[in-house]
Amino acid sequence: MNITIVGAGATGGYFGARLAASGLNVTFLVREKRAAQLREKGLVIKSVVEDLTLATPQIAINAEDIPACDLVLLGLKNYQLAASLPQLKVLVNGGAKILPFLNGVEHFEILAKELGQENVLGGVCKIISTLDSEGTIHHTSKVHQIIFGELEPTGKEFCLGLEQAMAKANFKVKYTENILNEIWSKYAFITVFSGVTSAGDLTTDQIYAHEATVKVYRRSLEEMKGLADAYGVALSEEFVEQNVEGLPKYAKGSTSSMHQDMRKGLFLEVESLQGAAIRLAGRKNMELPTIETLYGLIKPYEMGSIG
Ligand SMILES: NC(=O)C1=CN([C@@H]2O[C@H](COP(=O)(O)OP(=O)(O)OC[C@H]3O[C@@H](n4cnc5c(N)ncnc54)[C@H](OP(=O)(O)O)[C@@H]3O)[C@@H](O)[C@H]2O)C=CC1
Ligand SMILES: CC(C)(CO)C(=O)C(=O)O
Repeated sequence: MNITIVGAGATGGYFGARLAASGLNVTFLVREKRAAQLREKGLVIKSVVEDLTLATPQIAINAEDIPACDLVLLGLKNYQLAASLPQLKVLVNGGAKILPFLNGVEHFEILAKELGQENVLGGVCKIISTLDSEGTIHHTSKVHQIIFGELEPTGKEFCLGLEQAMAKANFKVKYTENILNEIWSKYAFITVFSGVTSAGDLTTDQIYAHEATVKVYRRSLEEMKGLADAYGVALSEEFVEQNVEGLPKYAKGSTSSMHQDMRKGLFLEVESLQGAAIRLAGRKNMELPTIETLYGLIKPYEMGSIG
């Protein structure tokens, strides 16, 4: 199987390197700055599971230079998606299916509209990884899993083939017939987790220490569960309580990647998480007052420091 990774960052770079190490033909479609790093240092992963360096990863700057590609793994931030669409179109026109790992749900609609519903698969990844300024990917918890499945019945056969093709890679692979449930479950959780930590400038232990703050966390989860319901996705009955009970299980000082990005003055995915929830709720004539408050408190930081 020929795979193109679009966005060789913390997620795309990580899973792409592991797939290449398992023997698959992987090309990293990157921009100039990342290409220079990869040429100079290779693709370097420091991982709590197993370090890995691809000394000479296959790279391309233009999609036209990639001869044959069955699958594209999309590892961009949501705010980088629009600019990548022309390259994705070239790859899809060449026969590729797109498997996105972005957090959120709106990108599936954008990709389906731009590239054709039949060319887009459903996916989420579970990992905690970051890309440092030198281009090294740091994988800091033992979790490393991709979950995928078809959004259209016609995609099932391709997904089953994909599961087999990825079986030798050093990360967990799960195919599911109910990918929408995985996508929404992750989306509902991350919208709340990133929302409360970022809006409140709080770590998980700081949230858990105050009943009033746990109440905000619980209400946000309830609102997101209601939103999923409105879109025909029944999250588990335990979704809210399990996530609340999960708060004290994080190591002291734990927080979301959005909150970490906010502290560093980086761009935030607030539009595709909290903003999207408000838009989706609007389409169903629903209101999400707690999520709306979190959104309003994070929005000023969207483009980095508010200086
Ligand atoms: N990291 C994590 O632990 C997790 C992240 N996610 C989600 O995964 C998604 C990706 O996040 P993450 O991997 O952390 O992000 P990163 O910022 O680490 O990686 C994104 C990469 O995409 C590259 N890129 C951007 N635009 C293009 C383009 N047009 N063509 C080629 N490359 C491009 C960037 O390179 P450059 O700008 O230098 O060109 C960068 O290397 C997000 O939606 C995130 O929420 C989900 C679960 C866990
Ligand atoms: C919850 C976590 C750390 C891992 O999936 C994450 O995705 C995030 O904070 O953005």
